[in-house]
Amino acid sequence: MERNPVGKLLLFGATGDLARRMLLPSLYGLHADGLLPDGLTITGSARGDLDDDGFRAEAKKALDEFLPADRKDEAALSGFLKRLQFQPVDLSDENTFAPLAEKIGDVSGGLAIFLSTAPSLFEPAVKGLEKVGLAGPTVRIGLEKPLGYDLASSREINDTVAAVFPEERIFRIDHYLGKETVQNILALRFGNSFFEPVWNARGIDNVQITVSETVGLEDRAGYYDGAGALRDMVTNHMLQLVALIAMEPPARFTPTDVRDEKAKVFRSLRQIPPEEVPHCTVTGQYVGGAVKGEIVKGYDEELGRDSTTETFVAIKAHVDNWRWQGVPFYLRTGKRMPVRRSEIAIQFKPVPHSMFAGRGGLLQPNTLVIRLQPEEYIELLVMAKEPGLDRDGVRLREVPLKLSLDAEFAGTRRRIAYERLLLDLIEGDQTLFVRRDEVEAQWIWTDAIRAGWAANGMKPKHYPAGTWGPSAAIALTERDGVTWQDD
Ligand SMILES: NC(=O)C1=CN([C@@H]2O[C@H](COP(=O)(O)OP(=O)(O)OC[C@H]3O[C@@H](n4cnc5c(N)ncnc54)[C@H](OP(=O)(O)O)[C@@H]3O)[C@@H](O)[C@H]2O)C=CC1
Ligand SMILES: O=C1O[C@H](COP(=O)(O)O)[C@@H](O)[C@H](O)[C@H]1O
Repeated sequence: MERNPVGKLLLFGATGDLARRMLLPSLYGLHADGLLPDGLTITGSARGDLDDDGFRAEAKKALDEFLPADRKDEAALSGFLKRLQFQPVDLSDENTFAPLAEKIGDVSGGLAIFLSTAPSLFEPAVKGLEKVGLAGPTVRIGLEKPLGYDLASSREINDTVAAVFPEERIFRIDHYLGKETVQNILALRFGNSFFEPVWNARGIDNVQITVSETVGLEDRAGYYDGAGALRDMVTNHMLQLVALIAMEPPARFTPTDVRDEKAKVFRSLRQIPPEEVPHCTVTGQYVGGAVKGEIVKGYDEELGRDSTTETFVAIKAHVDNWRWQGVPFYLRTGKRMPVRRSEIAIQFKPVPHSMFAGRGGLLQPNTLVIRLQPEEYIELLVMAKEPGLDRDGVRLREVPLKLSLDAEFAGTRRRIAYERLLLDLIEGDQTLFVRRDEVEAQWIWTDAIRAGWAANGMKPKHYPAGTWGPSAAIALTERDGVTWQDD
């Protein structure tokens, strides 16, 4: 598709945690690799009373702290800092926008805006931008999550932004879509011919998606306690992974074709009726324990009060369409788990008949493991004959056919997900951004689960930090004769 780079970038929330840890290092990475348009200026803004030099100093501090040592290059750094300027802005004050517009100047060469602020500020932001002429046809806007906390609030945010920006100029971020390995799912499925014939209910028994984290609340109690694991991770990142695994092949790699196919998956998600919710979902909250050998506090202790927010959720989901009829998608995500891992395991159906029965032990069904992080690999578990001269049959064992993306692409720098997304925002490619109908279909599905929790008075079960969640999460799959893929 045709790319259409802008000449200016405006970053709201430029002094915040996300900007310091991810956005500024990503922009620096793009600059250092010569990927930013020549002359692109980056205007940071926040309420803090900084001038251009003050912001450059803050940005330098952030880069010193968060850039890996091998990425620091003094010449590139100094060139990058020259792109930066700063305008103090209080988004809740409508008088803030006129001086901002003056600082930004002419936007006929295109302006990309990134709103890295709380969603409660989206409304005053877009209204203020419109008033001072910073929302016209040459301007596009990127929105950070959370895009609401349920369908109604998400619609409100979407309506607010849509009143000023048309959908083709709105870039909703789901940073998982910026991850190399997540995009690799598309390459694996649609760049190879051998998976597609078995990529359906005839070939696949079940799909498991795990996103486990070792961290706890970090410094985000205010946000996280109001969100919980379902809203924080499932509504967005995990459902995007479901969509990439379950979608039909798009005709072309374009924003419309890819997002149309993902949206169809979201619309096909089987809504779990309230009476089924206790059987199809498990929620948990960590209590004190040990993670990777370190003793950590429980959630309530970290928070400083009692809470019923879930820090773990496991769900048995179904995609009700022809391709996936009867195939469970098991999802689980949690904080304070034993390891940090994002992984998709596709378990294929067993062979229809084993000629080795009684003469070589049990056959394991093939499993395809797509490890997204921290390692990046694709592994197919296949049965192989153990070497030997057994007279009473053959000895079979499951062995991995492993493609390590880390090793195969060792010479290629691993990029921060935001590098991809910021570049696409600057150049106007929406393929890896989430369309409104996707977001709303995601909320419809997760709202039904929350309604089921409320209707059944479900409270999270405690699990010790450093474990794989409440035992009910094991039972969720074992009832179906399926074991979570934990090595
Ligand atoms: N941090 C993370 O890892 C992630 C964050 N997000 C989301 O990204 C957004 C930003 O997060 P994060 O950086 O962590 O938040 P922070 O609280 O660290 O930063 C918020 C930023 O917004 C500015 N700000 C706050 N109020 C106003 C205002 N009234 N007018 C103008 N600027 C304002 C702050 O500066 P000042 O106070 O000086 O005005 C600061 O620069 C949030 O919506 C968050 O949920 C999403 C995914 C991950
Ligand atoms: O969006 C979020 O994602 C992070 C996990 O992201 P990852 O790239 O480290 O896998 C999660 O910790 C956070 O709670 C959530 O808001």
